[in-house]
Amino acid sequence: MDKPVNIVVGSQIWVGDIDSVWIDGLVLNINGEDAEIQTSDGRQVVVKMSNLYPRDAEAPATGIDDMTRMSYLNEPGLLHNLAIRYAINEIYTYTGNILIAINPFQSISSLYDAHVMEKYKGAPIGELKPHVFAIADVAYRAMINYGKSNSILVSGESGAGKTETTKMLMCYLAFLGGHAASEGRTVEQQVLESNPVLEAFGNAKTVRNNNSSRFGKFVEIQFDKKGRISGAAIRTYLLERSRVCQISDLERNYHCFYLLCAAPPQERERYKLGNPKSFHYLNQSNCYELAGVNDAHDYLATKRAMDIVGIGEQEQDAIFRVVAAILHLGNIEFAKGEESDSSFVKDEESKFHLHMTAELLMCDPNALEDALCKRMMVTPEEVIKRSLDPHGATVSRDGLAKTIYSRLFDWLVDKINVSIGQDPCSKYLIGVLDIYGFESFQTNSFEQFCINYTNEKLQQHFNQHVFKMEQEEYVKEEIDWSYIEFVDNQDVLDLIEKVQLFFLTLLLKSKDAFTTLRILLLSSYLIA
Ligand SMILES: Nc1ncnc2c1ncn2[C@@H]1O[C@H](COP(=O)(O)OP(=O)(O)OP(=O)(O)O)[C@@H](O)[C@H]1O
Repeated sequence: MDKPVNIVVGSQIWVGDIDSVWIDGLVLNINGEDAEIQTSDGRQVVVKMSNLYPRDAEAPATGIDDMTRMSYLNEPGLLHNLAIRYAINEIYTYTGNILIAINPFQSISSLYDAHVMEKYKGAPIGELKPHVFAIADVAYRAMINYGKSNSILVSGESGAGKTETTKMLMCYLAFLGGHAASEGRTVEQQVLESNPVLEAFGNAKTVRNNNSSRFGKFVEIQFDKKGRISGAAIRTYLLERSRVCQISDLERNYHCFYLLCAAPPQERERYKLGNPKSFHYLNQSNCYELAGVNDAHDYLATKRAMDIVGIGEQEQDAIFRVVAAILHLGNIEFAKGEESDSSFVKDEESKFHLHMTAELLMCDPNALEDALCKRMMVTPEEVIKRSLDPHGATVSRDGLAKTIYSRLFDWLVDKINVSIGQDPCSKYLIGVLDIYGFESFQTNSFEQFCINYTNEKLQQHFNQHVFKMEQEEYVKEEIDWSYIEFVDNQDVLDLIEKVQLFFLTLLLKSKDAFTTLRILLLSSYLIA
């Protein structure tokens, strides 16, 4: 590889380091493709020239708040800039009109209070310190001034702080376009207050985040001509269904299961619930208690939030009956039947759980047993019933649990939307998308495929706007600039999209096909 043009003897550089990832140093000597480096921790190393990156020794010690103003845009430089800013509690940094937020994992006093909101109101971007409020302000002003709807995309890996950032964005938009407290329960209050309900049913403890959202969310805030919030809608995508039946160690199932097990005694008795450890869907991991979280308290808080978003007492009972039914369903075990490939409910304990499930779901226990132990195939001529072996019956039990749970979640979202109310006359909206970031686990499933494909699609949208279109504009206007190399993921997308027929054939064989189609639609909707 060619020697980088701007590195000579005496240059300040970044070089890769086993312990600190990158370390700064000085070029002492250059010998063909090799350079002798004096590192800042006192070592002398010989490194390939192609592995060196120039460093701006004049950069301020407190960092630069817009990284497009850095002399050298390279990975070590960007990371170093973010690190030194983070060390002084500056968690926000711009890269042009993109905001990078680093999770502080602690509350930074007065970063989000009313006084700060007031300061950012109408301030041109860049005039004040980088802040999430500035991004919301730009979106709002552009909507008011140019009559254009806007979307804010919040992306990052699990635990990066997407949901918290989304909440801040919503609070600020509510501040800009909200109504007076005297006007009763407002749209913005209801959107914010629906969070605890969504979190109880859609969030869970994962290895990375004790309150990880296991679904994607697009919140659409609608505005009237005067820029006042007139309606809102919450759209959710790809709830992680597998978690209902299967949890890895160090993780938990959805919060609502533990909350219900910690409900007041008379309610636990009504749903025949007890210690979470007695339920198969919860005891696959250690039933961890979350630091700083009191499930009994959160159960009551979730019910209060349900009251606020218009879910009445009777509906709340129906919701928790379904949650309890799923726990009982998971405890039904099957034994091998007399006929080959057949099964029946194993013992008295399993029969108790079968009866409880049926009672809570208000269905006939025999019909439920039949549905679990047999499979129905409908042909044009007849309906064929085929017995399932114990493994088959367990798969069908888990399938039922996942379907009931995801339908409950969708029902809750619909209910919240009806209660918040949409404005059919609204002209403009600001959408905030809080979506899963890339995921790569030891074992990756179809859910990871959908999540990663959506992220590739969003990345391509970013590439298209930030690199491709911008640089085409420079060419058109004959501006003198040096071409910026970027990793284009179009090939990845082509692989999936250009062989669509093949892929769809595969997907349509999967029961998650509709989920994929929804996520594909989400991607195209956002990009349109
Ligand atoms: N701006 C912030 N200030 C203080 N704490 C924060 C901030 N952002 C995030 N956190 C902390 O980090 C935790 C994880 O953040 P959050 O749930 O928003 O991550 P996420 O990116 O949405 O994760 P996931 O994809 O798993 O849902 C929060 O519960 C909170 O404790």
